[in-house]
Amino acid sequence: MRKIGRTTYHIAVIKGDGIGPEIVTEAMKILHLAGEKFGFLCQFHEVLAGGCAIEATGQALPEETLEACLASDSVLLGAVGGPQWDTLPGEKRPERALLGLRSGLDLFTNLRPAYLQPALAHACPLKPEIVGEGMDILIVRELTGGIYFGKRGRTKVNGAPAAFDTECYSVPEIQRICRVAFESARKRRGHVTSVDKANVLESSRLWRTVFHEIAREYPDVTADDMFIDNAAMQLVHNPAQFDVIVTTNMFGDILSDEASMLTGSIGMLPSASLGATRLGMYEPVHGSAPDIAGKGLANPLATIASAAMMLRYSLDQPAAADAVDRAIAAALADGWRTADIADASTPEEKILSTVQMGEAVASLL
Ligand SMILES: NC(=O)c1ccc[n+]([C@@H]2O[C@H](COP(=O)([O-])OP(=O)(O)OC[C@H]3O[C@@H](n4cnc5c(N)ncnc54)[C@H](O)[C@@H]3O)[C@@H](O)[C@H]2O)c1
Ligand SMILES: CC(C)[C@H](C(=O)O)[C@@H](O)C(=O)O
Ligand SMILES: [Mg+2]
Repeated sequence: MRKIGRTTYHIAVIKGDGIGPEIVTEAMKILHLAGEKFGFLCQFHEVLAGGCAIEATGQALPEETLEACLASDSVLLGAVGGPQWDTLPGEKRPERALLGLRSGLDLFTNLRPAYLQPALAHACPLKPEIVGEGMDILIVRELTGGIYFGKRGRTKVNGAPAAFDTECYSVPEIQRICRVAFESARKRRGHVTSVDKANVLESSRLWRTVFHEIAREYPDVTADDMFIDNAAMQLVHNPAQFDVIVTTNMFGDILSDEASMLTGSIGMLPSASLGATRLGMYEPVHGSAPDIAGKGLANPLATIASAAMMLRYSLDQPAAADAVDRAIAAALADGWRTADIADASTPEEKILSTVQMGEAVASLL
């Protein structure tokens, strides 16, 4: 699939629903521009998943979408879901397409870096003395196991309708995600906190045991554990105590939305979903934001930062990734804001639409 001369990357693009098309379009422009500057070509292949796929094909995750993703160097995704599809049964909901993509591509690792840009200190809801020197946490979320993928169903309990979901983790599943966390910590500040609910859940008891076994392979990294309820509190009480957090699928989902607000907005948090190969899927942590869709209000920075993660982890273009990250920081340092990260002191002319923020980053790349 590679061209002689200029390297060509094949990128499957799933714009999805709600604000998905708006934010992904900006990230595609940045990838294209990064290619021009750094001498590679991104060839985009648009495919459908989510609510728009249901409308077009009757299926949230058409087979050709999964095949196109598997045949690509990487996948860029906006977001899926929306109130139009809320009445569908669980297994038909657009969000299940995401789970199908994650498991179908075997992307068991989800990196969610929560980094407070210095220019956004005003947008962090914590007191300056709590944030101190800044906030830089990497959440390593297990992505293809746990309660999201356990047995679930409807049943009856004492004759009354009931429903259940099951959390199950195998030792190898825990081992591999813990290793990712320790390897990541080695490149950062050398500290991993495992977050679980081992005082109640059997799956968490196993998780904690395996985490500490893996920790012995990394004597140079500090390893500790914390219960999820305490971790949720500690994250807003003293975020500086965390470096890498490794946790289960559902706890990671919840903690990352919480962490996003410490970076100013959910519109700032990127993610990389990775497996054992170079193929990865890159998407913002937020959803399809139906309340602001089509209004040009969405912050595209989480998606653009996800594209930078793609350049780093799937396309092996670290210089281009650094350049995109620097352009994001520069746009913010210059005072450019989308509405979600503006405050009362932001001059009106500095409040940008989705497209304008994309252009601001592009102009600084
Ligand atoms: N990865 C995904 O595809 C993904 C992730 C989360 C939620 N969802 C789906 O998205 C739909 C809406 O979910 P929700 O409302 O709970 O969460 P959401 O993240 O879409 O929105 C929560 C709030 O954050 C705001 N917001 C989100 N992204 C923003 C951005 N880039 N810029 C500015 N503001 C932003 C929204 O306007 C809203 O007020 C649901 O169908 C949900 O299942 C999809
Ligand atoms: C939409 C939903 C399935 C998804 C998840 O829970 O993983 C989302 O919340 C996320 O954080 O990517
Ligand atoms: Mg989520």
